Amino acid sequence: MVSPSKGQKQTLDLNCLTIKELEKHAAVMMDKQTRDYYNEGADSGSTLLENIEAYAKYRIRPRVLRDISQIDTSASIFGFRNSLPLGVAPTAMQCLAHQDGEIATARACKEMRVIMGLSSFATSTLEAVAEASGDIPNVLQLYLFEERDHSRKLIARAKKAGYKAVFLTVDTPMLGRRNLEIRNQFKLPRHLKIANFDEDINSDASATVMDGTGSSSEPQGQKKSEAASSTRRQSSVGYHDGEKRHPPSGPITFHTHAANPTLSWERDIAWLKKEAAPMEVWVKGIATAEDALLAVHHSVDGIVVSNHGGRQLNGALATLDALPEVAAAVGGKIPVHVDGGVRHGTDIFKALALGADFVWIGRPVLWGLAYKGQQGVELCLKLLADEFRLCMGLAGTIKVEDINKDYLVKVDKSGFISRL
Ligand SMILES: Cc1cc2nc3c(=O)[nH]c(=O)nc-3n(C[C@H](O)[C@H](O)[C@H](O)COP(=O)(O)O)c2cc1C
Ligand SMILES: CC(C)CC(=O)C(=O)O
Repeated sequence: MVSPSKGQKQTLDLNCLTIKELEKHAAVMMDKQTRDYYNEGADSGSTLLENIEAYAKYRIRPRVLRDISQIDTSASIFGFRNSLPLGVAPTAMQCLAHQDGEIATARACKEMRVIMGLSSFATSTLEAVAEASGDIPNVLQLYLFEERDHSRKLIARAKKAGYKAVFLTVDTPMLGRRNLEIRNQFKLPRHLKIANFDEDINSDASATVMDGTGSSSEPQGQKKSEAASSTRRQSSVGYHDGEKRHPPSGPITFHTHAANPTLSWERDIAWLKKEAAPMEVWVKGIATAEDALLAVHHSVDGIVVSNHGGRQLNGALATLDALPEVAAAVGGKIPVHVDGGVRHGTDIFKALALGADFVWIGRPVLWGLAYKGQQGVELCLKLLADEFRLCMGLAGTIKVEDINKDYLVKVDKSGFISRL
């Protein structure tokens, strides 16, 4: 049995010893709309699956007789000693999973000494999350809106609340096509709010219903005229329907505002760096060496190799497969993080061995939240922390910085094994 890491109070839950089991427990706790929204990928979901399966292509070469009695799983981020090289990725609308939503996640992260990313489309305010996080440094994920004023206000609030960085999501110039979300006519229940935009511009955010053809059906209780104007707004920028788009106007909903097809390296990164200083500016959603070099060229502070958990471009490369070329291109000039498909402590080890400085997890935290709120998120983090610690020890490493490609081999489809 793995002994709990220092300072971590969580005890084992005998009904839930793996992230796979956590996923199963969570599935029965969520309503269908939420489960589908959280769990699905874009289109056929092949990239979502490949993100996970990519980890099985690598095996660990363990070293022995190395006195591993003093394992240190911690990793430095924004000057903070995180308990392991892993953070909680920004995921939208966490109050769908549990009434305490992002606040429960923040409290769990504080308990487990793990950094948290907050989505622009959170259902809790960024100030309340910062307060619940205590001394843990946080990151605000940004969808940079075409209406700059909304973004400007959000950035100013994040600065004031002590956020250390903004992560600009760059893989969402258009929203990916999530068929279950469309079929379910996903909408935020009326008692929940996209919390970080003013009341007046947020007023009908909860009433958004998309049908995938670019039109929205009339939400229950919503007046006909409101529904009609909502339809007009969404038809141009929701799930892409081939129609000519118009810049969004009116209430901020994720269907109208998350996607911003106008984003570009030249104009927007410089603007954001100026606006966000002294917070760091990272880009989340890099998948190629070419874009990694552009990120360095435009002086961003860090990169997250990500395909949005397979929710944007289906058919894109698994993030673990994209990681080596990005890490090689960056050559240590700025930190390179990765997310997508991390479901076990050995996955963290493999990602680090392939050049990542740090990994982030999305869905496993949502499953923890759905299972038992704050306690469930702590459990999720505890499982991964214990597995990672055990992996380090059994592989013969005691320091995160020592994990490198010498610890891995790659196994191809025919079973041929190659050193990296
Ligand atoms: C339900 C859900 C909502 C998400 N919301 C956001 C978001 O608001 N902003 C963002 O940049 N990424 C978002 N992501 C992507 C995550 O930040 C992360 O890239 C992804 O979940 C990692 O893959 P994993 O779920 O396999 O760990 C979301 C992912 C999920 C599953
Ligand atoms: C607000 C949404 C666009 C959140 C998101 O990024 C997602 O659902 O993947």
